[in-house]
Amino acid sequence: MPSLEEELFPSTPGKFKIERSHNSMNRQFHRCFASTSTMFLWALFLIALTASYLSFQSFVDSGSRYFSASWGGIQWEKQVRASAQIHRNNGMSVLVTGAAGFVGTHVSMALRKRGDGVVGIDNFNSYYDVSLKKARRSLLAASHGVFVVEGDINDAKLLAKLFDVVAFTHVMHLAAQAGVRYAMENPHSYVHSNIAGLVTLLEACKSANPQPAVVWASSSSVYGLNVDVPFSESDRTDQPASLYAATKKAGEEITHTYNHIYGLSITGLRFFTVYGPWGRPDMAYFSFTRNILQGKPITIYRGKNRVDLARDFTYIDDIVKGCLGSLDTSGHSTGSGGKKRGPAPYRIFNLGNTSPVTVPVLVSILEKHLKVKAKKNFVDMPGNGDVPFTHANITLSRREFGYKPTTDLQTGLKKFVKWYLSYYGYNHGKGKL
Ligand SMILES: O=C(O)[C@H]1O[C@H](OP(=O)(O)OP(=O)(O)OC[C@H]2O[C@@H](n3ccc(=O)[nH]c3=O)[C@H](O)[C@@H]2O)[C@H](O)[C@@H](O)[C@H]1O
Repeated sequence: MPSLEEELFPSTPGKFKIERSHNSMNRQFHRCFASTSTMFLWALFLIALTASYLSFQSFVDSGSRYFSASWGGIQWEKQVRASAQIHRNNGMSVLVTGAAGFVGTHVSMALRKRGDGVVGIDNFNSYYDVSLKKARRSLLAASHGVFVVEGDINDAKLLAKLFDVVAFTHVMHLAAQAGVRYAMENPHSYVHSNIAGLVTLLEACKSANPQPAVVWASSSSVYGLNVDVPFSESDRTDQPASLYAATKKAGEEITHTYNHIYGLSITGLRFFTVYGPWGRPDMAYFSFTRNILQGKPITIYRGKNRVDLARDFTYIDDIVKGCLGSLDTSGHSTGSGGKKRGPAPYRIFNLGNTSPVTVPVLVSILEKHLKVKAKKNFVDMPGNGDVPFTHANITLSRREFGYKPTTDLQTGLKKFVKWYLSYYGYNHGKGKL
């Protein structure tokens, strides 16, 4: 007696014994019925196949809709073109990735102010308070007429469309997964943005005609565990202390290959702990401010033998000058149709402040500006990717485009605190972050 399972799902055709107990007429009928039912089954099979193909297509479509949800259409193209419009002689049209980010917003504003065309792209991810990113976008749109496309740099179709609509002369690539310590929590987000996203962007740049010159944000963290200070561009960068640093270092190698093979002009900027108004809430100066105002304790890491950690904190306006100087001196990409026609510039520069300050001193400056005492907890630096100190040698960037930082930490933090209080109000930012 066959089991129910065998009847329903015969394991071999031989087990399907429908004719066995019938006479020849029945057999004829059955043959006929069998062929009809076979056809019927085939038809069913084809319908099922078509249905699954259609549902697969709609799945694929909805996948690309995920990327393209908020772009496309005549109106959208008009906005992109208007935003890319150049308003000065010999100006540039710049695609700024990460335009709703801290540095991206400031660079976009500065470019726009001097008459360059700017189109932003940002995925508005939730690594930190999305409303802050949206406020930056509003600032760009309302006071500067800069349009920020909502989209991901991993979306090759979107990038191709943007290059189709505008012949960008430059790309300022600032979109990234930032943060040194968060890399232990969410390593793949670093690979997604800093590696995969970078490659997708470079593919679009290499295929664009004309090819843009690319300036992008590397990081001081590539110096990793180096001990000789100040850090110079020619120093070794093969001892990263965090995955964040490793992805930035990888970015430097990846961009080199695109320069070598396709003739893309590349400039990598190693930013040193950038701070200022409209900054990133995940960074120490920002979160310390919030906690101090809310009466919450702050944790101050200390290095080996209780040595204070130090950073070459660099004010945003100085970084913006460095970005614009890099764009202005980037030279041209030489490729077209995806082929290199000659050598193109490949450059790397430190953009730091050249005067490191310890974290406890940073806190004391904040206390002074906020007029509130911090509740400090000193703890040993956990092995979470931090490095004990950073210090930039800026000889190269000074020589190449006159980079000269002019804002010390006292002055820069005063401006930051003023902005913080005006943005979050005097309720100490409660509930806003
Ligand atoms: O130059 C860069 O390339 C990087 O700069 C920035 O990284 P960092 O220099 O690590 O800045 P940030 O987090 O503000 O910590 C500052 C100091 O405060 C200490 N720190 C931090 C947090 C805390 O709770 N306590 C503490 O003592 C901490 O140990 C450190 O000594 C960017 O975030 C990063 O995206 C990248 O751009």
